[in-house]
Amino acid sequence: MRITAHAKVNIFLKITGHKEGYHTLLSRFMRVDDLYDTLTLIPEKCETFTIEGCGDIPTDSNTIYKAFQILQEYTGSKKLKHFFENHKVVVEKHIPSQAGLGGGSSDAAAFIRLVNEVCSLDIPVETLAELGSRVGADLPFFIYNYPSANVSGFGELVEAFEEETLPLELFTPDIGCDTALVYKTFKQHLLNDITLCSFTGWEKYRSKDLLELIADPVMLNDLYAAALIAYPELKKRAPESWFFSGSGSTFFRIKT
Ligand SMILES: C[C@@](CO)(OP(=O)(O)O)[C@H](O)COP(=O)(O)OP(=O)(O)OC[C@H]1O[C@@H](n2ccc(N)nc2=O)[C@H](O)[C@@H]1O
Ligand SMILES: Nc1ncnc2c1ncn2[C@@H]1O[C@H](COP(=O)(O)OP(=O)(O)O)[C@@H](O)[C@H]1O
Repeated sequence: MRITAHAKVNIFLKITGHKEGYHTLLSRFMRVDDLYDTLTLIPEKCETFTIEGCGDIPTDSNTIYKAFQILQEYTGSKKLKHFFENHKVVVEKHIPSQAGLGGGSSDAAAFIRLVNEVCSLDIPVETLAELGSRVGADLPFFIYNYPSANVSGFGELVEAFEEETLPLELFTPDIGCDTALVYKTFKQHLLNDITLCSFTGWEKYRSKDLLELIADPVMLNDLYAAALIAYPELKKRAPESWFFSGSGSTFFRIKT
């Protein structure tokens, strides 16, 4: 009873608007094949829902626990409660936190997919994605588990993009980027300047071609400029000609 929870990068990320307190976006998400956490369900009597391996993240704020609560509420069955009185969740963390790699979201999505199977919940993937989106905006991409996808809305519209994943080299400086702060900074300083026509058709390009064609990390990712305002020290750590993932702080490039 084990599952891998892969990291993602945002090949490009363009903000398309703002509503209901959230930003809407168009982004190409790509799974990172060689960076993942693992989640294992291990038989053991547990007085409360038990997660091991997530360092000092309190259970209540762990995305895995939030996913459990949402599944429990949705199914309304005692099956899940009983299962987790007799199993603990052990996480082997490899994806750095606050890094724009979606580690917390990927863990929660992998947990939902694994529990759906192990507990024979038979919940269709579209419903799992909807339930997942209540944990975080990035969850639906990880629930569908496509190698590459165009993602829009707040993150809930996920369309598979036919291409192979790219071999990626990552660099995560020791600066944690708070997603909410980066979005808030974007709204304050940059939202008024978005030009929707500047990225028309980007979603049709293969990721490799788009990275070559656009090449500029600031143009490719709208949140990069916001992250540079919120975390000015990022500028010194940015390697020349690398790209920026999500709300940061990870830089990436195609392995040569
Ligand atoms: C930026 C992206 C790009 O893939 O991820 P990261 O790079 O941080 O991993 C996502 O849009 C992040 O998704 P996720 O990390 O799940 O964000 P959430 O926990 O849902 O939201 C954290 C906070 O960010 C802001 N937020 C998030 C998503 C969104 N579309 N608009 C927003 O304004 C909201 O203030 C929200 O309270
Ligand atoms: N299972 C989890 N793994 C990682 N971070 C988690 C988890 N559950 C909750 N969090 C919290 O989520 C925050 C950022 O999540 P993470 O997915 O690592 O960042 P990002 O959104 O930049 O990819 C962290 O501050 C961390 O405390």
